[in-house]
Amino acid sequence: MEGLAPDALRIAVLGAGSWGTTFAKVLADAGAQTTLWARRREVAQEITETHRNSDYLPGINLPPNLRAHDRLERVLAGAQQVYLSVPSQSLRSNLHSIRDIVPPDVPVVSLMKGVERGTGLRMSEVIANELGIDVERIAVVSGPNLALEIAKKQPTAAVVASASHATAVAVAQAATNEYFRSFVNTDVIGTEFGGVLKNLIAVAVGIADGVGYGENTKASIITRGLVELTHFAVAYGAQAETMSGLAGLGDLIATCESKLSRNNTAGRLLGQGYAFTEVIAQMNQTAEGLSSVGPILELAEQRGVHMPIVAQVAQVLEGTLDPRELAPHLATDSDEPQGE
Ligand SMILES: NC(=O)C1=CN([C@@H]2O[C@H](COP(=O)(O)OP(=O)(O)OC[C@H]3O[C@@H](n4cnc5c(N)ncnc54)[C@H](O)[C@@H]3O)[C@@H](O)[C@H]2O)C=CC1
Ligand SMILES: O=C(CO)COP(=O)(O)O
Repeated sequence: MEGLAPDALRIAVLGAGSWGTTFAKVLADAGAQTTLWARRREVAQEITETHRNSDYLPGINLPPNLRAHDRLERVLAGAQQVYLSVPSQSLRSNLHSIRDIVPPDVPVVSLMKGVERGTGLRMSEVIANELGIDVERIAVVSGPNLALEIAKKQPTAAVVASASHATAVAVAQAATNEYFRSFVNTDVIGTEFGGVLKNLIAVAVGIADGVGYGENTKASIITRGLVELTHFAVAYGAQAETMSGLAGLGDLIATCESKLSRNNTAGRLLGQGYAFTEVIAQMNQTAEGLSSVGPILELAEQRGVHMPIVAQVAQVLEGTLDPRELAPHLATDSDEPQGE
């Protein structure tokens, strides 16, 4: 491609929704020759020919070194890094399709923030499982990363985690440019669970917002939510510090405060009185929290972690709790005062 360094990294990104496209833009703006896989041919054509993805990133111009294709073989051929950004519940079936064509030895990176229903596995675990690759080749990216803001080049930070520091560094180098800065750590569990759990707290905050409660209520949910997500993640082997970093508190703030967040929006609709099925019908993008709530509560129960806010989100989704009742019970189901 014109204007690119001859040794430019060749990168494949699978999933041309709002985050896959935005992350592909980050990588391309950092200098990589980036190819996106879009399921629909017309989306791939629009990206390559007009440098737009109008369904997901209206008004955003994509760089010329970002192209798209609807054939996985074409996208993956010669890739030196592979990024995955499909809805979490579809990851396993997508991995089946690429199992034999992912180039050997290259890093495989999850951009997703969900857990698999049925197994409760994190996305990096599903990748290791399905591709049968060494965990040292796998990385995950998380942080306060609302796609549309990044697509507009607003300054943003993220964290790349891998069991291998060298893999995390290689991915972070590829994903750093003048508006996007990637930090590294080796706490894959904490980094992934931070991204999953903040979605559930964002649904809770959205519910409070939809009901009409103000900033005290939302700040109470965010703060107690951080306690909940930290207890959960630590019980599964995460480092507590990760939860006060970009992938924990950072993402919690961004997602709970932004009207761009799909999880927050879904919560707001529930708080306004829409039933779960009506909310699903209104959402035209992925709100991962709605699928993660069940598996997260099962995992919490297995390790004896108490998650009152997440449990009440589940009850609102089931229609067994009036949204107005969520916040009054946010700390505990006992009348006894408890330590903060
Ligand atoms: N949008 C955002 O701001 C951010 C999203 N994420 C995460 O990125 C992941 C992807 O989300 P988005 O791109 O935002 O969702 P999206 O709803 O914008 O796009 C989803 C994409 O996946 C495709 N898709 C749907 N079903 C599929 C299937 N069965 N197989 C293959 N492709 C399928 C859609 O056609 C679309 O291209 C999620 O896990 C989300 O939590 C993470 C950080 C930021
Ligand atoms: O993960 C995100 C921000 O970091 C995007 O949040 P939503 O999926 O709720 O839009």
